[in-house]
Amino acid sequence: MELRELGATGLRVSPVGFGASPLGHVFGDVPRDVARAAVRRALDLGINFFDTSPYYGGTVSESVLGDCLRAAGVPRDRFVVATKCGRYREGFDFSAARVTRSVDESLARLGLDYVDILHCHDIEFTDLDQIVNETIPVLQKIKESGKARFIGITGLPLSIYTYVLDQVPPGSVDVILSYCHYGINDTALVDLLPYLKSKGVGVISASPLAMGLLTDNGPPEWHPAPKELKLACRAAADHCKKKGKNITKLAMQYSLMNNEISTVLVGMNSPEQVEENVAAAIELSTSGIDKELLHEVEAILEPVKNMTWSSGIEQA
Ligand SMILES: NC(=O)c1ccc[n+]([C@@H]2O[C@H](COP(=O)([O-])OP(=O)(O)OC[C@H]3O[C@@H](n4cnc5c(N)ncnc54)[C@H](O)[C@@H]3O)[C@@H](O)[C@H]2O)c1
Ligand SMILES: [Mg+2]
Repeated sequence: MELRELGATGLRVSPVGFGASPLGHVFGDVPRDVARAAVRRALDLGINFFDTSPYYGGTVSESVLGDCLRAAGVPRDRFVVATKCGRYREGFDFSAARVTRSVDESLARLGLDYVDILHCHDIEFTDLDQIVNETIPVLQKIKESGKARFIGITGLPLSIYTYVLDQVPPGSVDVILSYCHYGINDTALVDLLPYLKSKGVGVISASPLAMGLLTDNGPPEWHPAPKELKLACRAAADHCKKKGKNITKLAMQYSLMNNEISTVLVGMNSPEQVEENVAAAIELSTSGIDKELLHEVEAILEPVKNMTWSSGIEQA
């Protein structure tokens, strides 16, 4: 896979990124040898970007990812690790004190001296002015200390990005991580790309499978989508299956087609999933997407296009 530049960071990341939330058992149990094999296979196939959070599996994802990277035994400069702060199983806390402690805890669990990216995790759940006035400033200090090389913000509503980026000093937020807004059923992120580019902010897009909606197995029980969206995605998956095709491959390829998105984070928990998703990327670059199938699936999803769900607190 050809690497892509991530904003102005100088980091070069694989278009397929390894979402490690499944390693926290959020989509079901993952035996340790399977987790290690998945990470090993990812590195072997050219995936160099790994995303986790203390929130995923209540710190389990970070510990397991750390173990898997150690077991793989690759040099530290060969992979890029992003983790997050401010969101925990116990709740949200974006205070300077908590975030400062958080990065040390994350580094200990990951077994690393530094993370490449430290994101504020799902900032729509706090007063965004706290992010601007308290969290981002303390993250600059963490950056200066060398514990995190770059700073990011994540969350579902796209309005959070302009709100924060319009107020913080240039260069204090290096990347954003948006999810569920760049896939076959929802492309809302596209409207924000020129703005992000003008700010020199790198773009990470997560959940190309809409957190399981665009898979044969369907979404987990906790999936927040409205019923109408779930049913439409089910119909789209069934349509692909009837034609002997795979909705997951199509969805991966769709998300990968936009070069302004540096990396597409897909949640993976087995070497087989890693192989399938990398194969989808390679097939896309050699033979392109199945346009006929894409048009059919887009037609099925048209009534629910860009349908989303609410997330976070109402901002004043
Ligand atoms: N707020 C945030 O910061 C945020 C939000 C969402 C996701 N993320 C990151 O992005 C990653 C990806 O998102 P996600 O995991 O929520 O959703 P996703 O859309 O990547 O879907 C993941 C699901 O798809 C399954 N899957 C993956 N490859 C498959 C394949 N080839 N065939 C069949 N099923 C397959 C996985 O087992 C899992 O059940 C997360 O792990 C996380 O690292 C971050
Ligand atoms: Mg999340």
